[in-house]
Amino acid sequence: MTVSRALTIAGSDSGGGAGIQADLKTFTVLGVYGMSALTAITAQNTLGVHGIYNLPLEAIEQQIDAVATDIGVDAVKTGMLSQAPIIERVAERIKANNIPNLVVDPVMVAKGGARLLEQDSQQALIRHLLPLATVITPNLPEAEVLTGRTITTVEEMKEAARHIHSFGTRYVVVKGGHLDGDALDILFDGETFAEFVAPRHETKHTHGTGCTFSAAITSELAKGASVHDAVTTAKHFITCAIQDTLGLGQGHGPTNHWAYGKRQHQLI
Ligand SMILES: Nc1ncnc2c1ncn2[C@@H]1O[C@H](COP(=O)(O)OP(=O)(O)OP(=O)(O)O)[C@@H](O)[C@H]1O
Ligand SMILES: Cc1ncc(CO)c(N)n1
Repeated sequence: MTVSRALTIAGSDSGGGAGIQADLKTFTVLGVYGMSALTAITAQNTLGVHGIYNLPLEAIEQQIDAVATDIGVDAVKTGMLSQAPIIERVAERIKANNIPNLVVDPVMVAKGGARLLEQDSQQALIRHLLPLATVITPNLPEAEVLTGRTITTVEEMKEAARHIHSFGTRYVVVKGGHLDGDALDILFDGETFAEFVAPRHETKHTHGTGCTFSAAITSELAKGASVHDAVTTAKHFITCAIQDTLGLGQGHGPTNHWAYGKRQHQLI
């Protein structure tokens, strides 16, 4: 049996809804073998981030090298990379190990407002990681930071996608989860736009939606899907995960990573 292998380079969310935990759950449900390189440990729950402990650069590097040189990686995603030196080291190890299919989720701020990327590190992301990326998946506030422009309409999402594409990534997905109305995401390949729409579900349980969405794209790329098909599946996956809420915690609860698998079984 050959299995597809995906690696997440991201922070740990003790609450299990975002970060490494969300990524590994998503990989598993989508039938991909999941591996992890931790960049930071966060003490976190549905109410907020209570502590952030970055790991030493050597520890991050060793984890990436260990899995890449033995097990192999078909696709990789990055999540929380909180400081410029971490971004630089991660980019260097992805390049040195020739890891294909890089999905960059440019995590900057947690749902409760805590900063997960230090303010002066955005340039490092643009300079070192984006030229290696197959896809970047900013939400609206992240796209605003990357472009320096306010985004309030679908037309402005498209302009932002064009701008971010010029940093060297092959595809850009601008997520419209933070706009009103339907949950509309834009995919730009440098020439044409595609739109992915789902009905907005009224819920406060959206912790880790971005991590889960980008992990689903990574899973599908690991299996050999095109970027367009990977985003189609990821949109379906996150829509199911948001709709079929678990209702956990007192704040922004996690999404339901089983929901997509459950729905597939019901269709069989
Ligand atoms: N209430 C909702 N109903 C349906 N889809 C949603 C809703 N909120 C977000 N989405 C979808 O979820 C995906 C993730 O988008 P979102 O903008 O929430 O990411 P994010 O802000 O990076 O998440 P996080 O920072 O919590 O990880 C997108 O496909 C978006 O359209
Ligand atoms: C560890 C971690 N990564 C990413 C996010 C963004 O949702 C979060 N809240 N925590």
